[in-house]
Amino acid sequence: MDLWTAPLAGGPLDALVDVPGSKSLTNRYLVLAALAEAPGRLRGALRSRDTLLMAAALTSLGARIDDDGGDWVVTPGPVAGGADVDCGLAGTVMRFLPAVAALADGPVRFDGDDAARTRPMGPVVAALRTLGVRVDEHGRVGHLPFTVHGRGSVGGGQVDVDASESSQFVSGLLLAAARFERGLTLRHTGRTLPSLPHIEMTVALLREAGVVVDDSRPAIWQVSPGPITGRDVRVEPDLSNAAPFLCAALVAGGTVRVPGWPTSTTQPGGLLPGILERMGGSTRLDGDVLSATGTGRIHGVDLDLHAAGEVAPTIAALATLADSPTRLRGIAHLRGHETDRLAALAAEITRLGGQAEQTADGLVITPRPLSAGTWHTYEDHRMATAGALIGLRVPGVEVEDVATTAKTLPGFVGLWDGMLAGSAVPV
Ligand SMILES: O=C(O)C1=C[C@@H](OP(=O)(O)O)[C@@H](O)[C@H](O)C1
Ligand SMILES: C=C(OP(=O)(O)O)C(=O)O
Repeated sequence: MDLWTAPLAGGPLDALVDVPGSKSLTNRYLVLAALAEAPGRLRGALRSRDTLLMAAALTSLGARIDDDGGDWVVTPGPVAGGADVDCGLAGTVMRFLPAVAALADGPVRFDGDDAARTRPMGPVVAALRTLGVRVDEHGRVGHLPFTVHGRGSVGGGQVDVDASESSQFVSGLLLAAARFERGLTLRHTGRTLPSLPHIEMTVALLREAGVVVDDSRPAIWQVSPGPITGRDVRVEPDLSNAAPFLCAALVAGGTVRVPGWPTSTTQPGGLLPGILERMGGSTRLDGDVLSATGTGRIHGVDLDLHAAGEVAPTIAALATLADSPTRLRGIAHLRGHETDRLAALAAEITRLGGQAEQTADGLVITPRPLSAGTWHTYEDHRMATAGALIGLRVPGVEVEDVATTAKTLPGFVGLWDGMLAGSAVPV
């Protein structure tokens, strides 16, 4: 397996980092555009493994997606059966497309990477069956691979879903629900609900596309049947992918700026400025440029990250370099992400000489002097960027398979090197 020696920061940073488009927004816009009544255009769409898999899957399901000077132009078509959907390791593909496939005029088979076959899918399968859709499972119950037998239409109605393992179970059903004959009323029945901002993102994008959504009751979403408008949209930068760069300013000192930062957003990365301030950084928004400034001194925090689990690996890496312990809570669902992220973080931090223990719903990280070693990444893009962050301060951190960052950020190494090269340039 390839090892990449994470570069050390030579001194305080002074860099502007242009972060590509959001995975979550790109893949939602793609699904909605493919189900719309007229063509749509995505500007600033992310091109990464997860979004290319989504585009390929929607194409095989009958949409046409053309590149027009860097924009994606999506021409919807009738949802076609007979497709084989490769989900890779993308939660958005495996959780968003089964409800789309239910609208197809024939069977659609879903599978993905070996690691994808361990990610929870049971609530998606159960919900489709409740809605009268036949799903044949081919492996372990509640997991990929399976076949959705579309019959050209879905009646819709009411469904209960336990989304405590992933908000994507809710988002996936809501995204297709306006195309169900009676729409959908979805009630979440589990005790916890992770990543609420991602569900709010789904609701916001549906409404922007003209769909009526009632979310006035807690943990119940009602989508009325109706057309989805084909639109011309611009994708915000991926704020979760901005996280390691902004955190770099706290590790190395200096300032990192990210342009295109939205004034309001449903991305969970919108919570980052507040988190970085609690950990010893300062942030400011000048126009659309978010700056994070650090001194190299980082403080431990007690943080509930259930709304923004996506940034937990990055925050955990930062916490290893702090001046006091950190407790991360509310993130039991990270055990079903690209890998069991709680186990992976605890193992890799410990391997470098640090101290990290798993709790029932998170991690406790006690800073210790860290030393050189291999940082395993478990095919997880955010494990790779977490290793890079620690390597800014700890010499000899060898990040395994840094190419796994291509899941959401193919240019990661170039951007990271550019950030460090820009560190001497006065702005
Ligand atoms: O809907 C989305 O785009 C996402 C929802 C979240 O999933 P979970 O609720 O499974 O954490 C998040 O972690 C993932 O990266 C993207
Ligand atoms: C959990 C993540 O991805 P996915 O969309 O595959 O669930 C992530 O990007 O942190």
